[in-house]
Amino acid sequence: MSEQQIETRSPAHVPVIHARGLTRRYGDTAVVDGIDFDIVRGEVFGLLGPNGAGKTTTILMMLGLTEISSGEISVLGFNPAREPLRVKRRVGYLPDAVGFYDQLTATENLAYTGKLMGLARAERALRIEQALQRVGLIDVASKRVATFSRGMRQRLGLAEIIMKRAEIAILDEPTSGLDPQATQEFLGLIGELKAEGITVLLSSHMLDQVQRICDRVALFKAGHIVLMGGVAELSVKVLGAGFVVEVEAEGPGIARRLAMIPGVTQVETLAADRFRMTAERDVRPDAARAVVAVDGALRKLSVDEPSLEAIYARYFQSQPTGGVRHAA
Ligand SMILES: Nc1ncnc2c1ncn2[C@@H]1O[C@H](COP(=O)(O)OP(=O)(O)OP(=O)(O)O)[C@@H](O)[C@H]1O
Repeated sequence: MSEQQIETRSPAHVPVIHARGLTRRYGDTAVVDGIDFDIVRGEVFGLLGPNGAGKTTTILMMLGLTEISSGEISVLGFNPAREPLRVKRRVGYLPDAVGFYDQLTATENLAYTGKLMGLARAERALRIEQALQRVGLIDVASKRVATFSRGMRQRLGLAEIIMKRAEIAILDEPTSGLDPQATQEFLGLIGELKAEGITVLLSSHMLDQVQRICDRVALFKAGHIVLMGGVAELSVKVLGAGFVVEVEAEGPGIARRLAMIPGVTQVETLAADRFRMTAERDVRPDAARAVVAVDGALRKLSVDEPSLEAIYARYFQSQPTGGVRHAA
């Protein structure tokens, strides 16, 4: 493959990370045991699971930072074990404990990385300023990192990823130890990366946050991926219901109309003018249109969104041993 081909960005549907039978053993113990997954460009993908389930080991294999015992993984078309530098150039990594030089300022730390990347002085200065601006650290650019809070260090880590113009950002527990405001700001920044088409992979124990920002999640348990998919799909699989939409409306044949909406799996008639729909997505706009289509009067429309907390809790209550259940 020529360098020009390598530089070509893959289209949205092509996996940017592809793993098959990925395994890491320490001695006789497989801490990651034959996992398969594909992550596509622009996706925010969450790795969930109890402590020791294999999330960090999986991340380290993607980065070529730990050996693969068997199976395969490719990142942007490269094998991280054989070509770690090519992967490193295109992938930004924010580990659990970010390693910056405390005695250097924010700008000096980024300049150090920029030099390692081979960026010319002017380009380096421009990218550093833009990145610090983006993460809200421009006013403390000349302060030593020793004075930074954890939230500021995490934002500096993200600035480094932005400065690199990374195509993939891998974030290990990025919001752990952050206060609620710092967490909100950080999640907002992740949303901005997604909006720019950057693929984000993050591990976290904060299920509500993961639910808000991730397109899909993989639930790890003892080295296996036991569930994988979008929250609504997993909710249908594990809880037997996804979004529950309640409609209060009068009009002829509303229940039949509601049942015809794509993604609706069940419509219960609770009263002559009250209906409860179970659906794979939030179908409120379609429900409103269905009522209007029969010249009906819509009085109330509410939704109960599926919760990752409930899925997680139910899964670990009901599945002491796990085979893989793909919702995707
Ligand atoms: N260098 C090592 N030698 C032996 N065992 C290891 C090594 N590194 C990790 N492990 C084991 O691999 C298993 C998976 O660890 P890993 O850090 O991937 O889990 P995790 O899902 O990221 O957990 P956490 O949520 O606590 O970060 C654990 O049982 C851990 O003790």
